[in-house]
Amino acid sequence: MRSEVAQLRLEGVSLAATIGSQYLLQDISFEAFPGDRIAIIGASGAGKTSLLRIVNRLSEPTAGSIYLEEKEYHQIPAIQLRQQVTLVMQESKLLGMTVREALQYPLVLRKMPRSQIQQQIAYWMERLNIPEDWLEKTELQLSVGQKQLVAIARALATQPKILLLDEPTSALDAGKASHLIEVLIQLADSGQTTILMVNHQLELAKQFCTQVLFLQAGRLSQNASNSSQLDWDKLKANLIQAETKATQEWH
Ligand SMILES: Nc1ncnc2c1ncn2[C@@H]1O[C@H](COP(=O)(O)OP(=O)(O)OP(=O)(O)O)[C@@H](O)[C@H]1O
Repeated sequence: MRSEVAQLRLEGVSLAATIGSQYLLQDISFEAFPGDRIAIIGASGAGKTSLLRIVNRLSEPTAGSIYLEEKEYHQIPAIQLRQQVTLVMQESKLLGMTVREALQYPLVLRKMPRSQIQQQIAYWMERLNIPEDWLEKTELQLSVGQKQLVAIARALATQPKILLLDEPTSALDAGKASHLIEVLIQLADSGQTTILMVNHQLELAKQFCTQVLFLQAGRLSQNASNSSQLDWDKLKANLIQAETKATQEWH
């Protein structure tokens, strides 16, 4: 049965640009419950990454409020918040660490016992088919897609309440992308993690999500809280139209 308490709730959230008078996000409201899988879609520049950043508190809304399990974000110290709300950027860095060190680092910060750290890392490496011989590699020895997988494993091992993924499949081949989506679905279905994922590949978004947020020029043009009732052909047509419009505006 669905929990009564939203794990994440945004109420009228806006974000003004730091330079200029443009709004990156305007009047965004939605809620997510434990285990929800939310696809954020929209043309380039629509505000998808800005939305993830604001949920991770890397940017502060200029209006509106965000709640984690009904607690207003400002009542939660930023470090504590980011231990529960984890963002994996599109281009993740291992910050000069080996893969082993990078996977261990956030778990050591969380004071997880050593044996549990090893267990968590081994579990997620196996789930994501990460070979053991990557452990001593640095990011210079990994491809963009391999780094992306390590960054996702690092985030999953921390068992976040909210996992924010910015185009996690952009550098993966079709087989690996599909496998990752399956792993994410199983994780969310276990009921402990709510996942918000930006994805330009509509087929993967469709495979993944229970809910769709469609952003257009910083506004939520569609909030389909039940993606199974969504007309995906219409959504695809709307997305192509939005992409064409955004491209014309850039020229
Ligand atoms: N700090 C900032 N100040 C001013 N404008 C910004 C700032 N950050 C982003 N932008 C602009 O805000 C808009 C939204 O950017 P955002 O990165 O959120 O889009 P996006 O939907 O994730 O795009 P993409 O699919 O290309 O990654 C863009 O027009 C971008 O140029």
